[in-house]
Amino acid sequence: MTEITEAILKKVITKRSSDTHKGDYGRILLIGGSENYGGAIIMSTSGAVNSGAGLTAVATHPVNLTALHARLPEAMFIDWRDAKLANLIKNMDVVVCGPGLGMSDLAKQIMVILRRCTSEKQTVVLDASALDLISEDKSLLPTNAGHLILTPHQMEWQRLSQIRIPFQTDSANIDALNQLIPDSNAMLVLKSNHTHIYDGKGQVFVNPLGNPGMATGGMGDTLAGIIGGFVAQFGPSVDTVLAAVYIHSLAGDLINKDNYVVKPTEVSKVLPKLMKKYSELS
Ligand SMILES: NC(=O)C1=CN([C@@H]2O[C@H](COP(=O)(O)OP(=O)(O)OC[C@H]3O[C@@H](n4cnc5c(N)ncnc54)[C@H](O)[C@@H]3O)[C@@H](O)[C@H]2O)[C@@H](O)CC1
Ligand SMILES: Nc1ncnc2c1ncn2[C@@H]1O[C@H](COP(=O)(O)OP(=O)(O)O)[C@@H](O)[C@H]1O
Ligand SMILES: [Mg+2]
Repeated sequence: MTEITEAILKKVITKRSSDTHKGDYGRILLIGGSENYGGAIIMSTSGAVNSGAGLTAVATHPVNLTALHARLPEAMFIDWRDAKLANLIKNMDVVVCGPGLGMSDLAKQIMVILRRCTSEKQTVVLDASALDLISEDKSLLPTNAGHLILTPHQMEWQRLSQIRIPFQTDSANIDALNQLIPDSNAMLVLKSNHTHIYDGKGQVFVNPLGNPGMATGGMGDTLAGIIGGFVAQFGPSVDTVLAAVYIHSLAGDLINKDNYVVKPTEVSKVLPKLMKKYSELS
């Protein structure tokens, strides 16, 4: 097992060259946010925008539109019932699906559309309700995506893998990931107080950072958005995912130095400054 270090940020976060535009930093779509969980998709979108995705769109319940635009006018919006969702998915580099998605029939239908519309060139990040829906019906896995990144917490992984939390050892998790998604480019980010990342090829990485102040609803939604934002601009490598996990916890630790509680929205806020610092060290 390899511990992630600060060096990953210097490696992954590069300086932007002058001759670039938003099209060079990836198109990302975030799908989630039911009537009750609008905050989840807003926090996830904040992670994506603040970590530098070039173009960000959100498919959510329309009740979330005003709040979304009040917080993040950078994000485009589509009603998740809109028939244009299928084409939008096809035009994305990265899709993050699940934060606040819920377990409704509509949520299932959206997962079916996602599966049908994703292709080899795309990365799909699956979090929260998307993982719970897949636990109930494995055929919802969007296996056509070139890269799949699963970001369960331990309870979601228990539902998905059938491995109870105390038995979630690295070797059991590697086997379960291979069984769930054989012969594919799937990575597993298994979130806990020391998140483990499995690259799908047998390597395991551990995140040494993070703190209990981060045990606040929305922290994982934010991470899913950051992973999406990083993949959109730096590409779908294992290093990119490691850097996203590391910077999320580094931000949390910085805030925790003088705050008992670490708010997910504050984590997103400090990202642009942190990324600037590491881009200059690259
Ligand atoms: N503001 C919002 O709208 C929020 C919406 N959320 C959404 O709510 C839905 C349900 O997600 P939840 O995660 O709350 O529900 P779950 O029922 O999947 O998991 C929560 C429970 O799992 C247990 N657990 C065990 N180990 C854990 C670990 N390492 N990390 C976290 N939990 C662990 C805890 O008892 C915890 O209460 C998702 O769609 C999610 O995106 C949450 O993300 C919270 C914030
Ligand atoms: N005690 C802790 N120490 C370190 N990191 C933590 C701790 N508690 C939570 N986190 C981090 O916060 C995030 C929580 O994710 P998740 O449970 O999916 O949150 P939510 O669904 O509410 O957004 C994970 O990245 C996890 O590693
Ligand atoms: Mg979560």
